[in-house]
Amino acid sequence: MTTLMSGAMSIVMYSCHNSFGDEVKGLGRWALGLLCVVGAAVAFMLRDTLPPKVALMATNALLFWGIGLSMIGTQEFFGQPPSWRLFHGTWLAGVLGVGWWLLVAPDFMARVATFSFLAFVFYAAQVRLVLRHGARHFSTRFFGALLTLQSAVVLSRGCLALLSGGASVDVLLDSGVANLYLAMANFMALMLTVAFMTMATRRLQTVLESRSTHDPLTGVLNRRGFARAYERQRALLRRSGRPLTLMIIDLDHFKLVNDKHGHLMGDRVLIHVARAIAQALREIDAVARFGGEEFVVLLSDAEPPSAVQAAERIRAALPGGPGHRLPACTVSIGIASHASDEESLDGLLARADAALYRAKANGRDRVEVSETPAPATAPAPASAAGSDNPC
Ligand SMILES: Nc1nc2c(ncn2[C@@H]2O[C@H](COP(=O)(O)OP(=O)(O)OP(=O)(O)O)[C@@H](O)[C@H]2O)c(=O)[nH]1
Repeated sequence: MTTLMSGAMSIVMYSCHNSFGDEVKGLGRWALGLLCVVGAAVAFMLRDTLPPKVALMATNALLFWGIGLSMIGTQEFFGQPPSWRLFHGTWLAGVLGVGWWLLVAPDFMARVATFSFLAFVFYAAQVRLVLRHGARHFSTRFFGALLTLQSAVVLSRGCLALLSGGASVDVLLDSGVANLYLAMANFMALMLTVAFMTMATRRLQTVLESRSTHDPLTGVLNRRGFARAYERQRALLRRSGRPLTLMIIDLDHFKLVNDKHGHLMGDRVLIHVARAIAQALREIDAVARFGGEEFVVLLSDAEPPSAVQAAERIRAALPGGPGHRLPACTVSIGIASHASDEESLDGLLARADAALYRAKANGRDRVEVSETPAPATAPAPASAAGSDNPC
């Protein structure tokens, strides 16, 4: 049953790997590892059909592969470089050790100890990963707890084999300890797979949430994500009466960049601009792409004069000048601050858009501020004379 279930879980993991392999790493290795465990079980079942020593060697080699691949999968999941040296070294030591105690100097006790201690290396490496890189979440703690238990089980089996002799841990003999080990080994193989899938599902949930609120090209927020960020900031600032300012940034003549340099270069310009905008702002501010070549920025607790300063920082960080690997680029920016508590996001956007329209009409490559009746609003400082620099 465990073999069948492991085979089924391998298919589930492989299918997840096919759909979300880029976002959730390690699933492919785990799927392959489970297949090896299934292969090991099949080889063990064939020990009466095949020459027994061949079947036992195949069982051990496949089991080492399976457990080792799960370690590599867990490393990839946590974004760590796979330890192929540890994998190959442990596998080779395991196969040589088991081969020696099986073929050259038959000793069941030494074989069990070799297998158990080397399997412990693979499990303990994963416990270390969870402790170092695991998120504080139920799924990770569950996986970590199972790995710790499994490490303890294989370690104690190895010690028991050394201390009490091979018969005490021979899974083919009807002893209490052997039965307990067999039950644990079967159960844990499944539970570890389920626990890893639980972590993978949690990671996937985070990825999907991020996809629904972020722009895939530039990585900044999309309209939906921006609306959420706005609601959060609005609720915070409403209580303190602090101002909220919005900025619409539109690239000038962006169509020319696409026409002259190609769509791919246009995309690279958009990515650069998004990064330049984010770097010119504080952590608390929100940046979004509202489609095409238009970005929207929410400046928390900022009056229009500081928004103008931020706008100038953004303009200064745009690609341009000789030697730059991207085409020169300018932006027009419209700024508006909340006029009153009653003003909606749509109202604020409409006023910032009107200011942007003015910036475009006045020659582009400039900043315009919406005239707000609020006393804090500074006069609209326009930037230096606009150029019609194509971007
Ligand atoms: N490369 C690239 N281009 C895009 C993307 N989205 C929209 N565009 C292009 O952006 C250009 C927008 O052109 P327009 O609306 O005429 O604006 P513009 O040329 O910037 O002119 P002004 O805004 O008036 O200065 C079009 O050529 C679109 O194809 C995108 O994701 N990638």
